Amino acid sequence: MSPTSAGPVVEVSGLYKSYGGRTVVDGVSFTVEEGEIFGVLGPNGAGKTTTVECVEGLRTPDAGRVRVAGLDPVAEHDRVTRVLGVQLQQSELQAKLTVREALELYTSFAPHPADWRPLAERLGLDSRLGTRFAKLSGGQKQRLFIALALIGDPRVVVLDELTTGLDPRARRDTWQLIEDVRASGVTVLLVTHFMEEAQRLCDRIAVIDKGRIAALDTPQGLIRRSAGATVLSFTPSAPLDEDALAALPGLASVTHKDGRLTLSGTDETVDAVLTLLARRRVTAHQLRVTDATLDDAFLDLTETSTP
Ligand SMILES: Nc1ncnc2c1ncn2[C@@H]1O[C@H](COP(=O)(O)OP(=O)(O)OP(=O)(O)O)[C@@H](O)[C@H]1O
Repeated sequence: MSPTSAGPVVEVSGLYKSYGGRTVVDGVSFTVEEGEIFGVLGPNGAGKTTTVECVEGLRTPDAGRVRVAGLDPVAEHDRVTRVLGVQLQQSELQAKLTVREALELYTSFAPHPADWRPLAERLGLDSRLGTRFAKLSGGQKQRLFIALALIGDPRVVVLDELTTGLDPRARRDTWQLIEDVRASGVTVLLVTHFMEEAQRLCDRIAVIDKGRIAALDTPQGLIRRSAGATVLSFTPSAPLDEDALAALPGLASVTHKDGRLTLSGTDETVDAVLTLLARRRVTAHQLRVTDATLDDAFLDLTETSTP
């Protein structure tokens, strides 16, 4: 198969990987379409990095099939590195290397490098070319990692926990850069455990929990299918009985914490709760009605499989 053939850019099918007899990737399958930002989301130790390292050809699967642009990342590693850009880990760059030296060095490794100058300008690194890696801020380091991942002019780039450790502003700036990368035609495979990041950036998300795909959908689809679309929370002036709550139409979940009730469901659920409160003459203190977020869906999806 040619590396430019149509179809998904990344295919993972029935992937298994164990370390010392412990299965950490347990039958994972997904495909990433050209031009997507595809998220791999999951709690610590879920198997996210192992999965994308199999995509990068850095780990050999025990079983299953992985293809990047139709190529086998292990058997055809050299050809895969021409279409796949990989984000370096912090430890892989020498502290004394300047931004310019890093860009030139990685250009020399790439068979078909992009011109690093416009790339550096686009990523806001042009004023930092003489700065040593160790002297860059967290956000600048991440921008350099994105630049280095893009230097080989890849079709798909893998970004793993790119915004971990960044302050909220630098994180938002990095999100904008990721959107720009996609707008320039590069497919993005994004590993994250930040819900807000996944919800804001990803077209589709695979939620991985304990080595398995717990759900795969658009962010809105994940929210709809698990937590319900609306979340209602309040502190009732008197307890409400469980049977009355369980009978609410469209109810997806109920939690009690420190006297506060949080219910998720549909608009119909909200109407029914308000009617129930009026009928029981119960006052709802600090009543809040919000749209469900990916956070709610994530907890729901990953909690259900907790032993
Ligand atoms: N080389 C290795 N040898 C043994 N165990 C490993 C190795 N690499 C990863 N693991 C274990 O495999 C499990 C999955 O790790 P992985 O890094 O894929 O998870 P993750 O979802 O990326 O987690 P995190 O969000 O914490 O990075 C973890 O329990 C981890 O300790």
